[in-house]
Amino acid sequence: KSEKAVYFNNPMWAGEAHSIKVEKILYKEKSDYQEVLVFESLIYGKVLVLDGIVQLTEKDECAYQEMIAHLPLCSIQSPKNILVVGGGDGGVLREVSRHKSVEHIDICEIDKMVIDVSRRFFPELAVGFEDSRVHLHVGDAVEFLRSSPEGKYDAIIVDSSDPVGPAQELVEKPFFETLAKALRPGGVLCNMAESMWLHTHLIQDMISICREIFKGSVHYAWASVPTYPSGVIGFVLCSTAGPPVDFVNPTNPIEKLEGASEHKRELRFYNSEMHKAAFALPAFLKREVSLL
Ligand SMILES: NCCCN[C@H]1CC[C@H](N)CC1
Repeated sequence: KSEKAVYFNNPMWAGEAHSIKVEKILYKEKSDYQEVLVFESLIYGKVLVLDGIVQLTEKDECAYQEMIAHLPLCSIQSPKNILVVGGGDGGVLREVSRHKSVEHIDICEIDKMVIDVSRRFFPELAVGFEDSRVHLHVGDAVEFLRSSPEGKYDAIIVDSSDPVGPAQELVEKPFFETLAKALRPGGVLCNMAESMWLHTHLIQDMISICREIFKGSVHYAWASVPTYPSGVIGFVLCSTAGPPVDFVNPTNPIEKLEGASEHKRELRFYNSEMHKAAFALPAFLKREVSLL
């Protein structure tokens, strides 16, 4: 009888657990920051777990990685300089590199073990590191951004784990201030923003901070990711003061991305309809998160 894996038993999801049938444990070590686990599941392919929280599965990672990358990048004309905070599995890099206009991609991941484990067990994601435009910085993004030149980036993607561990400071106001400083006028930020069913307080806090700091527009979008708590994940998209950004009706449509380069696999989740639909919000969320 194979072991059943139970996750989410932590304060972010009190009273809730999600179990995935484990076929085989492939890796289990402690890094300087967290416990890193990889296992083969019955129906989701290989699964990456950090401190007991599912980060990605081979079956549904496309939804998260494609949306968190293309929602911002398809909203501005010819993005060139990109920063990815976190994202050590390489999946977001794989998606960012579909954009031919991109010339330089900085990535700042704090935990080297996540990168090494992804290269070994998730080649479909780690392929993102092979792009010659990628510059890897292993370290704390708070430090990295402190020494970042102002207005350097067209887009910043914060592909973080939950704010219960190494990613704690990535939801605090000072960090958002450094993100805004690192973006050019009319630059865009896309931040992982938890679940509309479980974390409306956290989302409200994030939206309030972003409304104060980002003088362009602030939006909330979401996607279906079955292996995340409550089966959905959200994104906060902001733009700095400057050329207006219309997140909902992308000016830089995805069609230019199809077949961007021969070794890229086809898009599995993102398209222009999903882009637009992602910003459609339920009534309770609009009320609770003053997104009217
Ligand atoms: N790069 C893989 C995804 C990392 N972000 C996830 C957001 C939601 C969390 N509960 C788990 C990690």
